[in-house]
Amino acid sequence: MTAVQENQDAVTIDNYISGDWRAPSAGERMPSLNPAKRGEIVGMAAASDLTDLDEAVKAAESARGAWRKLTGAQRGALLFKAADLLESRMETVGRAMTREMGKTLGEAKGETARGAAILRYYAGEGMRPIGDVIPSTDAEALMFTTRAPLGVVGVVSPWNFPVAIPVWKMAPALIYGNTVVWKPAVETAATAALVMQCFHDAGFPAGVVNMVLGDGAVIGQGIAAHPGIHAITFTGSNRVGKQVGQAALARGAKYQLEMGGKNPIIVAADADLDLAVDATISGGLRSTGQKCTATSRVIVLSGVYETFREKLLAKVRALRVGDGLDAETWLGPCASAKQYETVMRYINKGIEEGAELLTGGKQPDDPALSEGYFVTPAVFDKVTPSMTIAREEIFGPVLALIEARDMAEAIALANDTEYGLSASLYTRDLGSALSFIQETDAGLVRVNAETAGVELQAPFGGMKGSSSHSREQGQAAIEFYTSVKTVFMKP
Ligand SMILES: NC(=O)C1=CN([C@@H]2O[C@H](COP(=O)(O)OP(=O)(O)OC[C@H]3O[C@@H](n4cnc5c(N)ncnc54)[C@H](O)[C@@H]3O)[C@@H](O)[C@H]2O)C=CC1
Ligand SMILES: O=C(O)CCC(=O)C(=O)O
Repeated sequence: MTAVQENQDAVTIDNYISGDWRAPSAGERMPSLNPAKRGEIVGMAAASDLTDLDEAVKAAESARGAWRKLTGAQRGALLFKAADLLESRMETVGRAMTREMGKTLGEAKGETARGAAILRYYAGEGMRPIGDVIPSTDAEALMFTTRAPLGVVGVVSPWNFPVAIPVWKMAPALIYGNTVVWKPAVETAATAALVMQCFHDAGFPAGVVNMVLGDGAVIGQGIAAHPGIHAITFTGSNRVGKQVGQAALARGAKYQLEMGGKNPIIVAADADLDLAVDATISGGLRSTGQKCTATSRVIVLSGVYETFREKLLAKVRALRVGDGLDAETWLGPCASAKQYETVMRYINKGIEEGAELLTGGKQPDDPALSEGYFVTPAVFDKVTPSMTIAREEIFGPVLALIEARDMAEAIALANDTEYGLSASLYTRDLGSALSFIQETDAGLVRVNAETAGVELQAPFGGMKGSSSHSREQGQAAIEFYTSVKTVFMKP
């Protein structure tokens, strides 16, 4: 049975436990809504309780013995199949994503293709080395490291990358021999079910991968606290991430948190300003600014400040806001009423604290858009480092321009934040680039490239308050999803 029928009516989205789609035990449902059309229900998702979670954990526990005994190549073959299925369903998955969280169809399909590429990357990991031989001081001994899976991994994922984020968590968990209980964000439950269907159709054995939908405070917190879950990987807000980390730590479970950002782009006086403008717009406003890697502070050197600002404004004003399913749209709506309210609160706060709103920050005039959570892209001038819009993650289409006298001040401003996820510099000067690389407190440091857009084969994660100091993706994932065993063997 498929979980989601592709039509314009609301679909019913069940849990996926032990290889079956199952209605929640209490029969409760919660809606996933279209942010471009207030009131349009995309799906009615299971509002599960802890009984459902227990069933999923039991299924994952009973599947894990056989799953870990398969070879990496056997597990990889299933991931390759899931990748092919996801790729072949790109249009359906992309449309569900756009209808549920608003990003443009082009971005949604691109993310689905990225999901397939991530699955293939980790499928290949099944055939790559997992340890080292280390010379022993005993001439008769063989000493080496190998790796063991952790057991049942809980995945708690957000709505902003509803395919890429859960896939970059589940694929490495699975290839290294763990089983999975996944709680997607309810905002993107229909998209999640389509991803899950790919795993089902690929032929994963029952119980290896399970999905439980529901309220974050019930199922997300339930995963963090569940004694049958050996490790938790989370992406979302700092507030919830801290709770998840504390619950996991309290019972000795391994955890990994990927949280917010307040990412700067520095535009040096010698930068190619046109490229820097494009990177600011793409990094700051794509996906309506709803990326943890989104550019939100634009730090511009005094010599080029006015020129850069005018070039930026001309292009931002020309961006077309609309329904992500409309091919002409560049910028979709905020993902939900809650996100819209948060963004408008920050815009008002910016004005109250004395920043100058140069453009945007309003509902679009087009009456056809009055039914969605649309905000025109906002650019603030005269932002000082102590203002709220320069300090807190907004997660919306808002850029804050900050002027710096020289490169040393620009780097100091870039580092003046509790976050440390991504930072970018536009310059032609090698010396400035090297100082920036060395002195910036961020997990992703990008020169002449935008702050967003991570590559799946490279480590991803933040410094300071942006993460639990661990890294996801690429080869780095093996550190979280496995435990090292040092083996000493003598005849
Ligand atoms: N780093 C990132 O990529 C993301 C950052 N955010 C930030 O968080 C803000 C709020 O967005 P939300 O969707 O409310 O994020 P959130 O942190 O509440 O949600 C992320 C995930 O955690 C779950 N969750 C919620 N409460 C939980 C709890 N008590 N225990 C365990 N899991 C729980 C949610 O159901 C979802 O699956 C955004 O405005 C943005 O600033 C949100 C989503 C992604
Ligand atoms: O920039 C990207 O591609 C990834 C962003 C991300 O991981 C996030 O927003 O959670």
